[in-house]
Amino acid sequence: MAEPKVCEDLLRERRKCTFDVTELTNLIDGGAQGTEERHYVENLVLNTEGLSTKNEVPEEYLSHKERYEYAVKKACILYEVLKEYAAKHNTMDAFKPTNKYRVTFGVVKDISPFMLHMGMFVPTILNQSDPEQMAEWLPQAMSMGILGTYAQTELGHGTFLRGLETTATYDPATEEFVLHTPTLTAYKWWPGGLAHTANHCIVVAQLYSKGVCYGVHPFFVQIRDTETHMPLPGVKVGEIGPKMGFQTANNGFLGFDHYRIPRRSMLMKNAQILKDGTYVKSKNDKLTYGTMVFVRVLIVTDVAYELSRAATIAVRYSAVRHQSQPKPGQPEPQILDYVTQQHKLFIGVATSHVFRVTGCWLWDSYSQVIADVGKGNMDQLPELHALACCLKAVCSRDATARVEEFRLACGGHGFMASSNLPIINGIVAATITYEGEYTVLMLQTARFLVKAWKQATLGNAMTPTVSYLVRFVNNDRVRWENRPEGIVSGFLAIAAGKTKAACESLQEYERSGMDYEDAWNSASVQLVNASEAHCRAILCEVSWRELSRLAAQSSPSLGKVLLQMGELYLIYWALEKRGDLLLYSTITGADIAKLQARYEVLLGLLRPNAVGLVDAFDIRDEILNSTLGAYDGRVYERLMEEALKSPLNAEPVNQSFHKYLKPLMMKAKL
Ligand SMILES: CCCCCCCC/C=C\CCCCCCCCCCC/C=C/C(=O)SCCNC(=O)CCNC(=O)[C@H](O)C(C)(C)COP(=O)(O)OP(=O)(O)OC[C@H]1O[C@@H](n2cnc3c(N)ncnc32)[C@H](O)[C@@H]1OP(=O)(O)O
Ligand SMILES: Cc1cc2nc3c(=O)[nH]c(=O)nc-3n(C[C@H](O)[C@H](O)[C@H](O)COP(=O)(O)OP(=O)(O)OC[C@H]3O[C@@H](n4cnc5c(N)ncnc54)[C@H](O)[C@@H]3O)c2cc1C
Repeated sequence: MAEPKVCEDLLRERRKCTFDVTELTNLIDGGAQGTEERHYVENLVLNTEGLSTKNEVPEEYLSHKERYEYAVKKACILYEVLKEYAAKHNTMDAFKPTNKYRVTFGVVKDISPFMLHMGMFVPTILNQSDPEQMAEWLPQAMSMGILGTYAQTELGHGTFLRGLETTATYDPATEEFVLHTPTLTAYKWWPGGLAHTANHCIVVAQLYSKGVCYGVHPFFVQIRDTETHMPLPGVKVGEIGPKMGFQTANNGFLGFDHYRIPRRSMLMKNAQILKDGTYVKSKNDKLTYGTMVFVRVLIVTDVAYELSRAATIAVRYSAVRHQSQPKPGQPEPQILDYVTQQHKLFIGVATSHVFRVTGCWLWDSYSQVIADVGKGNMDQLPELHALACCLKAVCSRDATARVEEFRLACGGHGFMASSNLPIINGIVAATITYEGEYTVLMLQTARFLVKAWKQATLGNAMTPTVSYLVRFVNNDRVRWENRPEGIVSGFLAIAAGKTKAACESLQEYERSGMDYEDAWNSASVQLVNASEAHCRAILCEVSWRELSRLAAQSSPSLGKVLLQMGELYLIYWALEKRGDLLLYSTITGADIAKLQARYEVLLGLLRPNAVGLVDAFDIRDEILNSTLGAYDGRVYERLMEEALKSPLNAEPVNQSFHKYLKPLMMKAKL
């Protein structure tokens, strides 16, 4: 059968595009070879028997239990296909932030029950086990001979890791640890795949030896029999129930009743317990938190990708949807022609690029610091932690706001499950909370900023990402320049100004008689604001530098568009933060009017390339899963086709009519 035709609106949009869409796709994939590899993986996966979702009942109509079973079945077939491919590649390459493995969304719309296995179980083994442990566990984990997850959060404590209650008490007589859940609040709660998928997990517990508590440490723990999958004696495990999203992630709870595991189950790359119970300290006890840093780094590119999916849906839909009649007698225009609609859409497209390039930069910094840590040099760990915390926090929160804006841009149809915006919304919204909650992570960065400000005022040497503070110690109003570099300087001045203000408040509270912790709490709104400003300055500085670099390497037509997106991001935020700029720079009302005018010019310049820009994200229909965003733009046909799949439409009259509605109506007639 011939492929349905692409709708006229999208054909016209594609003819307007001023740059080579494939060139941008290649740039996003890190080169033409990256695109080729991604296409290869996508074809491999989506052409595999049992993986295509084409003729299946949409997941949303399945019961909670069926949906989980469906996701497990698909995840298993998918793993077999990916294993063959990944076998040819270096393990860590599989974890690089590329779009190659996002093909999973073409198989299960929501989160895979294996996400935690690949996302945290394997990385923790890789980063925290000693060579002997790694040799034993890694091959089993990589081949799915064992199925794992990362069990850290408890019912009563998620953020405060030092407060975790699960205990691992060493018994030198048997050379075992005794894992125990002393209270209801000590139950592990949340880990993905824990409920009915995993048979092993990394358990983070308070280590006790010789009556001394040495704080939280990771343990490799078997929780189910590998043959029968029954929970092992002493293990209580189950599912936590339906959530706002993540329906197929299989989040679980877990408790132990004096459950014994061998001494060598403690991951011993950093700290160790010797046979007699002697504790050997890690070079840095924060290395235990390493997997979280790894995931926080990945989240930045992850939300960039989710934004690109939502953008593709909303922009294509906006090109197809016609509404209202601003000029009497004229046809209804595409909603994409309304400047307010462009304002909703284009910042989201630009933000996806900003987060992707910043996320790649962060990944490179992470790789460098972790290589140094491997050589025993921990100097850059605090800076990496501060950077990963604020970027994870701000990018996840901004991305969620942008996805919601994309949903609103699609009007009523954006509320349909078949648009896929609700599932994307759930996936992105969760990133604000998991792997460290927004405010909590912002306050971690604030700790670093407060110390950095002190160093700056003392005239001491500064680490790279905070070295800008020195420029503002004695002069907090920067001279305004109406160009991208000037906007970046303005954001650095805001960050320095807010850091200074937060530090001064902190000191003021202390001077008033408060102890440091209470003063910190009193100043914490300002401290979070300082972190946000610092992070925004980094996003502006790094993305403008990276997009300019990429533009210089691209064809002139693409280079121009990359710079337009970089500039749009800068101006959008300059306008959002105009009050701060008035405080911390010499910007005037006239400058702000010029920024507003330039912003409107940029919207106009990007308008002809809107569809080309989202086409360049190159997200196949099977991965997009959207009635509104498909490549051919057959929005209304798809909405109707999907509606007809509703089980309620399988019969003209539902039994509830006879059971309830008719008796109700009959009563009214009496
Ligand atoms: C063969 C087949 C192959 C197939 C191929 C498939 C390929 C697959 C492809 C890709 C797979 C990759 C996919 C990746 C996606 C992964 C998704 C994963 C989903 C995850 C789902 C969610 C998981 C979770 O949520 S896990 C739980 C996370 N929990 C948290 O984040 C808790 C948050 N709390 C904390 O982190 C901390 O407690 C804290 C930061 C709040 C600190 O609290 P505090 O009490 O202050 O801490 P303390 O211990 O006293 O420390 C104080 C000082 O320590 C410094 N510090 C803190 N943390 C760190 C750190 N991490 N690093 C360095 N330093 C740290 C802190 O700054 C203080 O320093 P100071 O000098 O004293 O100021
Ligand atoms: C979808 C999803 C998947 C998850 N997957 C996993 C997993 O696989 N493994 C796992 O171990 N965990 C997992 N988690 C748990 C997750 O890591 C925690 O929920 C997260 O770290 C937040 O901790 P919390 O729930 O204890 O929030 P809380 O810390 O209780 O936060 C509640 C509120 O208190 C505020 N607050 C807390 N402490 C402070 C403070 N010091 N200063 C100021 N404000 C504060 C927060 O800002 C927030 O507003 C998952 C969570 C979700 C939602």
